[in-house]
Amino acid sequence: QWQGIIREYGDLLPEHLRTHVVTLGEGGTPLVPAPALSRRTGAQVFVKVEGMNPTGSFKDRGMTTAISAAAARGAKAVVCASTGNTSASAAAYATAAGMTCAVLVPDGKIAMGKLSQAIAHGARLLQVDGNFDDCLDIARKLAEVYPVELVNSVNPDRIEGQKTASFEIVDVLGDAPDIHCLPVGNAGNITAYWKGFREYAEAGVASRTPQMWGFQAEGASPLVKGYPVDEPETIATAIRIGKPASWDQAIEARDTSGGVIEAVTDEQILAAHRILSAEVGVFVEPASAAGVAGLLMRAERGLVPAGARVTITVTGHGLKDPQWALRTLDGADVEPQKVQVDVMSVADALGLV
Ligand SMILES: Cc1ncc(COP(=O)(O)O)c(/C=C/C(=O)C(=O)O)c1O
Repeated sequence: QWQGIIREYGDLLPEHLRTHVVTLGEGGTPLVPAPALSRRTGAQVFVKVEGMNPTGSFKDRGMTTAISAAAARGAKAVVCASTGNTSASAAAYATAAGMTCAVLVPDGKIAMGKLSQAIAHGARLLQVDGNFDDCLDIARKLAEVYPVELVNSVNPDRIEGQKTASFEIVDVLGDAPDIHCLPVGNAGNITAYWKGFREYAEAGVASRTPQMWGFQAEGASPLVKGYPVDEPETIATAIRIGKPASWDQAIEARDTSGGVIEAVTDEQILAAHRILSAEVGVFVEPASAAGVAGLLMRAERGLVPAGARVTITVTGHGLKDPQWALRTLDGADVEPQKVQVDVMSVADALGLV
């Protein structure tokens, strides 16, 4: 049975993470070949399905380590700011550790699936009258003054856990890919992936490191513009962040990997979201599709080398924000067809007769 990432990759993680292991079996997620994306791009494309973690997003990798470290320090309470997935994960792992959890979320901008997870796990959830960046400022100040541990990705223990996704990709592929694509919001994940790929190359497990291709939503793309965005706006609420906490590390990952950080529009994100579910078979929440949208955009510009091995992290399960599958691109609601309760009506409706 898969033992969770601290036990599976313990010798590559700091000692203090291994004394009180709190795990829900995170990690070991599928790396799915995506022929539909390979055909569209001319590359060999694989999708790392992080929605298959215990709470449905990649955040569980960093939360097992952050909460285990907090447990080792005897913490009784944790706090985080979140656009949703961090709060769902913090609430679940705090519960597993017997800790209380406070989460600060931007008012009205959290997907229903994530909200219900945080509430289900008994988190003290506060909707702050501001955006994610305001929530993070408050969470940091709270943890400085009161006996609560901050478990946002400014906490290095989070990065240590999240880097294990790179190890898994190399372990399955047999080497690092040429290119790795992923969405970028607060920029902890691109920082973590780059750290993992670099450590595996330094350890000689991988023969190379990939170019890191990060993608932000156009309305929330401070790393692309080069300055903070005060009023970030995107339907991909998970990455609706204007002041990434890991700004410098993300730029470092982009430049030392020879990669890029670019912007994709909400339309490109929703189109990629649909291609993933309709052609690959993977259902993700919109922000997760930003990496696919970016790869398709760069392929259209002839920037994807033929035959390149490309891995793409899709970061959160589609059930977190299911509304996007229930409306057409022009916003009309999808209505399930109604039929009479007899086999002929069904056969007719299915076009079988
Ligand atoms: C589905 C999904 N995809 C991509 C990102 C961006 O990762 P980072 O660049 O490491 O921030 C997030 C981030 C969410 C939060 O920041 C939070 O939950 O507070 C996410 O939930």
